[in-house]
Amino acid sequence: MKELQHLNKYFLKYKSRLLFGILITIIARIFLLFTPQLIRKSINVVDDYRNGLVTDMTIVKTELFENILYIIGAALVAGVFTFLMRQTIINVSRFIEFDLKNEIYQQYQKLSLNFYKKNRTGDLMNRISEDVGRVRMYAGPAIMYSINTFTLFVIALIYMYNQAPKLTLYTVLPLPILSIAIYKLSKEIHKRSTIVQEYLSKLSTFTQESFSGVSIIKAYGIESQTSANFDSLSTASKEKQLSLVRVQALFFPMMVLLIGLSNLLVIYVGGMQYINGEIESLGTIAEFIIYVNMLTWPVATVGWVTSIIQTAEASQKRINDFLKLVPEIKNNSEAPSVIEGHIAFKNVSFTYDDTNIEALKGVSFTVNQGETLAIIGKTGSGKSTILDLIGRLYDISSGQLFVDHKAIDQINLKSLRDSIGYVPQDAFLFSDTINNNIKFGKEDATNDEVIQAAKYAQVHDNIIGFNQGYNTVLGERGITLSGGQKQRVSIARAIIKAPQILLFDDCLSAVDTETEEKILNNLKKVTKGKTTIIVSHRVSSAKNANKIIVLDDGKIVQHGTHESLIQNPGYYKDLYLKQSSEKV
Ligand SMILES: Nc1ncnc2c1ncn2[C@@H]1O[C@H](COP(=O)(O)OP(=O)(O)OP(=O)(O)O)[C@@H](O)[C@H]1O
Repeated sequence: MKELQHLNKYFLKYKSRLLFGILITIIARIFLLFTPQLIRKSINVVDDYRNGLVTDMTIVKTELFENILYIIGAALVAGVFTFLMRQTIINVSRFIEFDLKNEIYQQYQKLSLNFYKKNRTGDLMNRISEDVGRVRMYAGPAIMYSINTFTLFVIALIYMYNQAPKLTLYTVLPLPILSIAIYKLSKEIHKRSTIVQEYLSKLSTFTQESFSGVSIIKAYGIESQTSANFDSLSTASKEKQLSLVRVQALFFPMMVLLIGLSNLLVIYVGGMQYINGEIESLGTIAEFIIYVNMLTWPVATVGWVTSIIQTAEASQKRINDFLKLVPEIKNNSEAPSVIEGHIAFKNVSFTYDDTNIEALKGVSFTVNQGETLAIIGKTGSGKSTILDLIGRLYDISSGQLFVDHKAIDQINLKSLRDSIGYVPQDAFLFSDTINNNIKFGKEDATNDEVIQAAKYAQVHDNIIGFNQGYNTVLGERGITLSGGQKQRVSIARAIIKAPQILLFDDCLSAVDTETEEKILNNLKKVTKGKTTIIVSHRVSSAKNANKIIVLDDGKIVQHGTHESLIQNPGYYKDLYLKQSSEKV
């Protein structure tokens, strides 16, 4: 129960609803327990008439009529209160589920990239959906059934004990067995349903991948192999389902068997006691039979609830493991600041802690506010890493990184990120309209601004060529853009934000050189006064920059301007000569 203590703050938040729910549960049970007593009284009055203790038929009829009315009344009141009980306690569990999901989501947002690399997406999704769902079972049904069982049991036992103490003992004797049996069964059901869930998610991952990779499957002609893999996976899944169903099928027969046993015991022991004169009336036996039936389900739930709590505890532990994580990238300054865009790397080194790859080794350079820096270098030389460090997606391992002459980790994180427009290497677009994808950079942008940004990114003509224009939906439900179109929409998204620092990570690689030229010319207009860093494999993207650095294996091996670099032998000149000859 230690892990579940995390929920206490939510129980406190909803304490009045919860207390109201508990009160209602108690009232509902009290009314429910009137019925057995009224039935006993009804049977007794009939018995008394038959034995000649009551001779007036009208007295019998009146009492029976009154009892029937009371039974209906009590059932109605109990029904209404049971409805309210669910409306309060189960609702509270839904509120807690909502709060917990939000809490986890907020935490996910705070955690750094490293966290996402260490944990699989499926696992993150599971904790926010499946695990929260299991915890909800504790916050709602488990609590409701526990109160229900406790109240019913205590009140019923008092009534029963007052009527017939010995019979009470025999009646409740089989109930713990029922409880233990249900507990064992619930655990087994849970174990098997977890396996079923695992197989279901394997199946859905498999189908999702084969749909996304359908072009590869068809191109390689491996449909039959894929079908065979699917077949074996779904057969295994079916077998797990069947094994779950087998155990589930035991649940109700077992309950019926144990209820039957208890009933037999009441009739036998009660009958003997009636014959011996230990019990005054037949009505008591009828009353006890109803109690047994009433108590069976609540007692069975003790076993069920125990297994729910154990499962919830395990799920909450998995959730707490993530909630307890401290984000690696911390905001060390509450005061927002205006970023001007001066960037200085001083002997910066950086090692990715998961792979231990030292991506940057003692890198130093400066970009003044409003300048453009181009970074050229072989693949894997550390170019993207530089951009990631400027956006503080990672913190440097050693050296110093200054923005506006201030250590980057001492700048308000939101201000820093607000001032950056980043176009990643793999353009990511949401399954939404093109308009909204561009607006993502500036939510309150007008349509004119969106169009202007798209024009600067040289993608406007493509967009208006689609039937729905800017309202064209992208992604799974919509159309697929070409690699170059995606890159340009992604550039428009950065441009519309008009940030002080623009980071372009090889984002023109999929456009032809003519379009590249046009975009670069447009960028000159939009990036006026802004600090711009362009990562590229092409000299054409770098040549107009104020400064160019050439990276090799995490180190700066050349730096200068286009003019100076083409004068000196080295990677840049070789690249320039190679790419110039390709153009010809
Ligand atoms: N997220 C990461 N986790 C671990 N190692 C990484 C990560 N990203 C990059 N690396 C490693 O760091 C080194 C530098 O990578 P980086 O992406 O900065 O190079 P790059 O110059 O941008 O390459 P490319 O031109 O192919 O995009 C590479 O060896 C790469 O394998």
